[in-house]
Amino acid sequence: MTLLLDDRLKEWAGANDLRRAVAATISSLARASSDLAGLIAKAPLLGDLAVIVGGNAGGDAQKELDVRADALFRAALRDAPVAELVSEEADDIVHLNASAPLSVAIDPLDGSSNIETNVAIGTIFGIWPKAGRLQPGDAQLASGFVVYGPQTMLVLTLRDGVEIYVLDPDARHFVRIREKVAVRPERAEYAINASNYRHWDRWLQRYVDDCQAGIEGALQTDYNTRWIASLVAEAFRILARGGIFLYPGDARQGYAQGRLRLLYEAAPLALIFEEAGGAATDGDRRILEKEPDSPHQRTPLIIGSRDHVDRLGDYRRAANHGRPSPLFAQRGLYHR
Ligand SMILES: O=P(O)(O)OC[C@H]1O[C@](O)(COP(=O)(O)O)[C@@H](O)[C@@H]1O
Ligand SMILES: [Mg+2]
Ligand SMILES: [Mg+2]
Repeated sequence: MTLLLDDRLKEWAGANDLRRAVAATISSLARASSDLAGLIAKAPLLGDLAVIVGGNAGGDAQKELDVRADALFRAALRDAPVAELVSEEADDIVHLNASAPLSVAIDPLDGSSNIETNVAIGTIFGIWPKAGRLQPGDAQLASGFVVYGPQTMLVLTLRDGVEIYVLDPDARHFVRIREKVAVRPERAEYAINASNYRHWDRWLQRYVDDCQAGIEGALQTDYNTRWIASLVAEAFRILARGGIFLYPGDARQGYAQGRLRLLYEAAPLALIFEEAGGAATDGDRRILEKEPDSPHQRTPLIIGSRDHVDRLGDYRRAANHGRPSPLFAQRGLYHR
């Protein structure tokens, strides 16, 4: 049976006021993302939307399409029950409807360094109850991300599992195609920007060395590498077939906490991965437990199949304690 996003939201919200507010907010975000999908599809006909027009609070280059995407979502949320908005493209918290019960954090356009390469880009959002302060990911009421790829897909959690919707561009509505999404445990595939290898901690180099050593190495498995440089696309791939994505902290100036942002990249994805039976950590702690102290705070991010993420934690703990973890004690010979 075809289930439309708006019908699912209505059914989920029932007569509960807070849920109704969340449902209205997700509907607004979904409508704006369908507009953005149209804009992205036509972008090359509208002038150069990949042109750099400035910089954002996080110090990243801001492209024309980043700015347009931000404006679209901001306009959509002005009519939604949202009091405060943290956007990657706004230096400070944006105040919308003072008496509204919700706060939203959004990355309006993720992977925007890829616009001119025509690979999948996206939008990531998390929804919290308004609290007058920044809250950890665990307090989210719902989160989601949209991928503008060969199809426009919305991945959503209302904290009762993970569902995937596809945009019907003619009817301009989202149709559910999957529910109870579960991250497969076994896929031997990892994604990391290996050009930063020389800047990584030794334990991380060891992990990647072991992945690359394949069947002959400590992990005794032949791994595949993937790197799209678009977080939403990597996250979608892992939800579809398993694996692990890493954006660690490294020794480059300004990268001690990696590149990705806690509130509008890591926390929404962490909720989705945990709801799908996967895991999301900063290498040490669950992302969802981390208390934000500023809107654009960075965090290392490791998401994926639970076994993969746990194993990576073993490498880090072993390095911190100066001894091999029990997990690969018998494989110590393989390590330099
Ligand atoms: O430039 P790098 O190190 O490959 O970083 C790529 C990462 O940066 C991002 O593009 C950051 O997101 P934005 O495009 O929203 O700034 C992620 O999508 C991606 O995972
Ligand atoms: Mg991003
Ligand atoms: Mg962005």
